[in-house]
Amino acid sequence: MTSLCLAFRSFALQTVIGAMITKEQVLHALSHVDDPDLKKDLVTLNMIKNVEITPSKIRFDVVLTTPACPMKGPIEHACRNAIALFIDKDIAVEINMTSHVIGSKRSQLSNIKNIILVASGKGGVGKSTVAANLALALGATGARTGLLDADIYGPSLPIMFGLEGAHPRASKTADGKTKIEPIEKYGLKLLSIGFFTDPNQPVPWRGPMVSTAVKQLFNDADWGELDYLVVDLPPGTGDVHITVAQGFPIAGAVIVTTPQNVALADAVRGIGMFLMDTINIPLLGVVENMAYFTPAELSNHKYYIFGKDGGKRLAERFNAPFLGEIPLVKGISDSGDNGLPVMMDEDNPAAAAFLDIAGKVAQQLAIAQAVG
Ligand SMILES: Nc1ncnc2c1ncn2[C@@H]1O[C@H](COP(=O)(O)OP(=O)(O)OP(=O)(O)O)[C@@H](O)[C@H]1O
Repeated sequence: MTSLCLAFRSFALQTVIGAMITKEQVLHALSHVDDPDLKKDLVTLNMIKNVEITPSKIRFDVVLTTPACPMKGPIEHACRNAIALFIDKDIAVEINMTSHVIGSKRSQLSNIKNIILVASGKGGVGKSTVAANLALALGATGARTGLLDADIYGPSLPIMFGLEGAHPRASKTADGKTKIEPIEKYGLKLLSIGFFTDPNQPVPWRGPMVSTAVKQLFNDADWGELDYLVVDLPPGTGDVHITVAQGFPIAGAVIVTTPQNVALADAVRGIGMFLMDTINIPLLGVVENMAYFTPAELSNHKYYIFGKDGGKRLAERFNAPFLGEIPLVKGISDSGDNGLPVMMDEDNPAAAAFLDIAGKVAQQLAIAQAVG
């Protein structure tokens, strides 16, 4: 993670005792606080809004680029320090930390600001588990989030969210078009290819069918306004990947792997596809799932039963961020099977790991958009 670099550049200390504080003084003080990721100060970034000053109090909004910003606390703290240092250490300061998610510059779908792909080279590494819990973690921060399960070979969203047998309704939009209504659960908008197929009948998907079905999940659904749409892709590289990557404005991809060499080798191929010139999707980072095992009775011990740091090395090889490790925990598979993803159990340590990963993903998107 980018280290915190809150720069107090010029120390022209102004103590304004007795005089009415002006908006310019507040902005001057806050211009000494940098956003550690975007490497510019909050005033230049136009993140300070609604400054109000009374004789006893200064209040203002700090508009972050995402509600999932992991730097929220440190930025607020730095703003308070800047007011104390440059204006008055005794004045009350009220800061409203809010956010406005910036849409990916690639996004032409004005209603979906950021489409995030979750992919893996190998099957069974926990890609759907990560996609579901990443979406829930983004949603938990207050971001409007959807999850699209485009894993045509093994859609798992219906089981993971306790929605087996559910059928999304069709409804007419204001402009008279018929749209599929995503199902809402745990604060997310959800659609799965599994809602439209019979789980007992294997579907022999062929290229054009795949492409049509996947496009419909994007185009013919009434997603409403979303900050993030997380897309769970099938494992490997195939028709769904090509359809999604070339047909839609993707903000970035998250790669899920386990530490074993076989999974890592497949992940390399998966990443290679996203980086191809004809696809060219930014890599937001690598998540290492089932990274270690911690027995309940030895909660301080981590057993790296499948090898150590494979995901980290993979990230380094592609100069991509390492987003985090998820432990191998029975609770994760139990919760996935029971329709209550582990993010819904805030006491489970894996939930904290997913929140941390969501913050890093949102951070990477904000950086990518700022850099352009
Ligand atoms: N960290 C974990 N700890 C314990 N069980 C896990 C963990 N991650 C995933 N699982 C379990 O492993 C199984 C496979 O996970 P999941 O379906 O998410 O993998 P996948 O990569 O999406 O698979 P597929 O190749 O079918 O798309 C599931 O039963 C899931 O609950």
